[in-house]
Amino acid sequence: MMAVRSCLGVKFGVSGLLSQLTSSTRHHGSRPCVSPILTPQHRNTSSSSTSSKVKVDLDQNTGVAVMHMQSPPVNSLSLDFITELCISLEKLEMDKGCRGLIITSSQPKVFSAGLDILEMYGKSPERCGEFWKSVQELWLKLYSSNMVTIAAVNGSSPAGGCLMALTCDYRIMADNPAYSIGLNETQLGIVAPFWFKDTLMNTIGLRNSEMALQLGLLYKPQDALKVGLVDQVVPEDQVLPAAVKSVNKWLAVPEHARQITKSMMRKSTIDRLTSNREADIQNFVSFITRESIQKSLRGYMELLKQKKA
Ligand SMILES: CCCCC/C=C\CCCC/C=C/C(=O)SCCNC(=O)CCNC(=O)[C@H](O)C(C)(C)COP(=O)(O)OP(=O)(O)OC[C@H]1O[C@@H](n2cnc3c(N)ncnc32)[C@H](O)[C@@H]1OP(=O)(O)O
Repeated sequence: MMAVRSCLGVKFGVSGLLSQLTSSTRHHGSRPCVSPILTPQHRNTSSSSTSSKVKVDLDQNTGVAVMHMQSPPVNSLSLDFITELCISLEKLEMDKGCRGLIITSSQPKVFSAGLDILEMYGKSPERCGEFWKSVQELWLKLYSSNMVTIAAVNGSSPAGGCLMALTCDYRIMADNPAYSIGLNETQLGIVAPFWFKDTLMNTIGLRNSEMALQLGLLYKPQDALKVGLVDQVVPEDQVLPAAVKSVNKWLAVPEHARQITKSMMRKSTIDRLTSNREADIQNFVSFITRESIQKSLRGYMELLKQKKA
């Protein structure tokens, strides 16, 4: 958030902007430009950091980090997992050597199963509030990131998993009809809040969002591509290479110009949540703790178990 605020806070006229943009050929935003000429000490420099649920590989030559979500079995977004994701994102955002981020999954067949249903079922209002605050935090960090962000969607990505992908600048999905992506909340008897809806609408437009949200649609990769929910569909083993190719394309754009444009496009959506965070938490807590909603969630969890049996 700090980064976006400072970015939006930059006040300059056209000539100032031009000089900023010109200087971005030397300095990309507040981050130093990575020299294309590799000196011996720059060759093959990479670092890796692993917390229990998030592994980050940063290639210091290219300034691109790959964040692997590894919270078995299905990367469902629990409070602990979200906290680890937020800490990793914060570190990368502060790291001047990191300019691009690819988010992917280490779990087979699933990018992320969305919010952890167990965090919303049978929990105290206080705990639900804490959980929802962390969901807001993750969304804010991702949606306002100064980095180029690419979702390498290598498996199914319902609800909160789809939202995570939607926060990125570009989405590449594996061409496997067994996978699906979408905001399917209504199918669980719950409602995607306004900032989920806004993020979707910003991507696929009003009419498609109306249908997607009311029907709780989960799209197969080729259908997701048609509707604009993902930007590219590639063979499964090409998801990561395609993401690397894309991130380099985005990083070739002068960084100041790209970052300011991104902020400009997303600012009103971000402001809507930042100015309503507490009310949004209260809304969530009072909605999710209703007996009827708890009943829907219980039924849905039973369905998931039955599917396995
Ligand atoms: C009007 C004001 C409104 C205010 C706001 C109010 C409301 C709140 C809105 C909340 C927004 C919610 C967003 C969400 O993200 S809700 C979560 C939605 N997620 C799903 O629907 C996904 C459910 N899962 C699946 O469809 C599948 O698991 C799969 C991801 C496609 C993977 O399939 P598969 O590989 O076959 O794995 P299994 O189904 O066998 O699952 C393995 C175990 O994982 C458990 N699981 C799955 N998903 C979740 C989850 N999201 N949370 C917790 N646990 C999950 C599953 O039960 C299996 O457990 P088991 O091994 O113990 O049986």
